[in-house]
Amino acid sequence: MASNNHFFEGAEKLLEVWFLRTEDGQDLRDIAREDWEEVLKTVRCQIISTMKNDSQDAYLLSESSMFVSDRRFILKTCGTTLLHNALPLMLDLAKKKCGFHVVEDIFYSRKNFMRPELQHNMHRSFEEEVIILEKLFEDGAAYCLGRMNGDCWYLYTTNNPDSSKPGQAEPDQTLEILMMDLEPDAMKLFHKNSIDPAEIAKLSGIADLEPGTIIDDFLFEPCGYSMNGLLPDGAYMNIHVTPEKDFSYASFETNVSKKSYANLVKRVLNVFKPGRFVMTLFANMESELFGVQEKGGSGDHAKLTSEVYPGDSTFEDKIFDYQRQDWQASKFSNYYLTFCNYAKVKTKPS
Ligand SMILES: C[S@@+](CC[C@H](N)C(=O)[O-])C[C@H]1O[C@@H](n2cnc3c(N)ncnc32)[C@H](O)[C@@H]1O
Repeated sequence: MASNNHFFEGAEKLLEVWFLRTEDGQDLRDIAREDWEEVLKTVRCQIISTMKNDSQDAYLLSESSMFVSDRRFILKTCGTTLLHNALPLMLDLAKKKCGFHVVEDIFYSRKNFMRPELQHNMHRSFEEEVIILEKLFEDGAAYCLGRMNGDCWYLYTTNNPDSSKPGQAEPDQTLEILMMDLEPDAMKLFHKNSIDPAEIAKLSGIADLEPGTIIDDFLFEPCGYSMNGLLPDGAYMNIHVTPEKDFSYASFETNVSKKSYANLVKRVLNVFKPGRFVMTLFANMESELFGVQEKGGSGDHAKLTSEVYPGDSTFEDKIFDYQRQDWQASKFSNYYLTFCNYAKVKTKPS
């Protein structure tokens, strides 16, 4: 049970917005840092540091992360932040500063909160969050996957008929692992103590999750850890850790392209050693997960059967001593989604 004195809601609100590309070379990275700071002020978080490569700008925030690429905007915020406040401002900036008029896809998702009653009104329930989204977008659909009496995961996404058609879009996939009940020994590293913060990524195993990751990380006082990672080819990752024993939580997210995430998932679990976790995988037909598509091929959806559903090899029945509890799959206009949750197998006393 969480302590009444100190509580932090680690579970993030995650927003990903894709704008429809036109021929004018629009780029969301033309939006100035001061403009983003104004947006983030309304969300109630600040920029801690930034890094960039050819494909994207990564902002490490006081409450999680923001990634900006030419036509994709990702904002992930935890605690009691007001993420929905960012949306009208961001849409307005994208239109006025970059000429983006059409949203191709939006994904808003989050795990159920541990203490929803501590959130501000707009985020106290998913229903209230959806009412706000419905005022901004057409053709949205809201879902709840997982257990209504346990861990569940909410998603709001649009079904824009103008979206890139299968075979025309760029490959895209997102893996998220949301972990609870983290092993206290594994959490010791994420407290400010004698360990040099610069060593945490190396000592914890985070630096070795994916070779070639450029890391920007931060250790909070007295505890808590956030990191953004940039990889080649437009790939990113981010990790956020709330190590307090009563409400421990860590999240891992990446869009790195792989045929299977099985080994990466195991490396992540080895770092945090959760008691239970939720895992989601989004992929479009162009993703490497579906194998190489014929050049100019139609991305034939009919080929998609349960045998090749994204994540089959990632979402094994058993991973280490974790047993899969639920498996759910959904199909959207050009994306496929797998949701699973896992819990550590309890050993019966002999
Ligand atoms: C790393 S931040 C980001 C949270 C992230 N979404 C997660 O996965 O838990 C949260 C952790 O840092 C701690 N923390 C300390 N100072 C903080 C601050 N100024 N803002 C946010 N978190 C802070 C919190 O108590 C918590 O353990």
